[in-house]
Amino acid sequence: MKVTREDMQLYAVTDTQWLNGRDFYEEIEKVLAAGATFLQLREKDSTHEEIVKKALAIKPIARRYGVPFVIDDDIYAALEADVDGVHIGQSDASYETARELLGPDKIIGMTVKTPEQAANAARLGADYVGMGAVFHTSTKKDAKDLSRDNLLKLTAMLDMPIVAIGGINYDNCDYLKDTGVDGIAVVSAIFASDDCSEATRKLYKKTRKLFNYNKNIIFDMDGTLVDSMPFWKNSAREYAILRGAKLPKNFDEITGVMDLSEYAAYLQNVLGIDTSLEQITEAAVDIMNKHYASDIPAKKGMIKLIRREYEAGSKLVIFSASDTSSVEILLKRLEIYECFEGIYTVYDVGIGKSDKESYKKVARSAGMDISDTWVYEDILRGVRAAHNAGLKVCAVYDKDSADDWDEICSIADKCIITG
Ligand SMILES: Cc1ncc(COP(=O)(O)OP(=O)(O)O)c(N)n1
Ligand SMILES: Cc1nc(C(=O)O)sc1CCOP(=O)(O)O
Ligand SMILES: [Mg+2]
Repeated sequence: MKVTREDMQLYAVTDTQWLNGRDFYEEIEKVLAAGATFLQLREKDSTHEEIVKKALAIKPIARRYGVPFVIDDDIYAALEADVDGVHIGQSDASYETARELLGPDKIIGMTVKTPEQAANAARLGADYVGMGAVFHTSTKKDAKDLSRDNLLKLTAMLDMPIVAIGGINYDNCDYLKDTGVDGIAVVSAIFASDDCSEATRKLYKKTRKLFNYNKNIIFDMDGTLVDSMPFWKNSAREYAILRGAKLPKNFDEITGVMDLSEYAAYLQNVLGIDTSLEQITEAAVDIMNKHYASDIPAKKGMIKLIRREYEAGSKLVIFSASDTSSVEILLKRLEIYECFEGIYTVYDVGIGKSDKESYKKVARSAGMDISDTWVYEDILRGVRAAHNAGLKVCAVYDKDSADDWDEICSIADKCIITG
């Protein structure tokens, strides 16, 4: 797992001392759900054993949100807990020791405060650097302030993800605009707040604009935004049985990833049913629209994610294998209709999701630049095609594609697991 500049946007660093009795793991979950893009476990009063224990508990939470998770200082804890990496400063283990211990794939972030340290981090190939303290901070008593001039000198020397740290909060972070840093790392601005969710959400929105992370998102609906696959399976079965088909044992498996035109061809050519795409579409849309209007549940966290992206200024569209009327009914019921600028379906695009041209066509029609566009998708062939089209892909776990999950994650840029 390697680091991008975008990962640096809002880097959350833990510190239990700020929590005032609030539950550590619950607060971390809230912070990730509200948009933190990177997480560091930094617990100066914990023993090695306690750090490993905490890291093991945080790891699945960070995985669910697809957020890189590193440990401060303790390279052996990073190894034992098998987290994504470590952050080391000048008085910690050396980069060489950390790399040797953790291997080539783990993230190693370094603190940089002088031109010599910057040159060293570049030469060694650090995955990102942290620079500070840009403002005075009471979180780290021994942190020396870094002047703006020195910050500019350091960022000019480096071509790698850079995060600023030290005393940064919602009101003063504008100071970092056009300084060459890619984001902010904060402890107290998030964890000292009585409402970590709200503090993170506000910082996420502000830093998105500050660091110019314009985002376009092409969202799949079934299996990604909503847990509708079981409903589709039932209606596919219902229709085939109604038309007198004898179903093979693996009917669900075969039809589970089909769009309606593929399903029609399958019924006609393989099961010998005298039907047409029009008849199937009409019947399926009828059955499914009743469910979209009433009981198909949103996947956990998805409404929050969509609202967060919309409020942060992302441009969102749906690209679905369902009918436009179904998409409209669902988005209205979930009260997120206004978050989407457009609805595209494989039928009006005229190309299925296995073909990368379908995603390119949607991006073009929506006025989205391929390099700024993310695709949220749950099925392997969609993930593969979107990736091959040059789009960034966030894979969303769906139990129907569980067998493909490892392959999906090997292709996608980010993987999230919703409940
Ligand atoms: C993102 C980030 N940047 C800098 C630091 C500081 O690391 P270090 O200099 O090792 O000081 P301690 O945090 O260990 O006190 C950091 N932790 N994270
Ligand atoms: C962990 C850390 N490193 C710093 C550095 O200058 O390297 S300042 C710092 C503490 C940041 O905490 P807060 O966001 O509460 O100011
Ligand atoms: Mg350190």
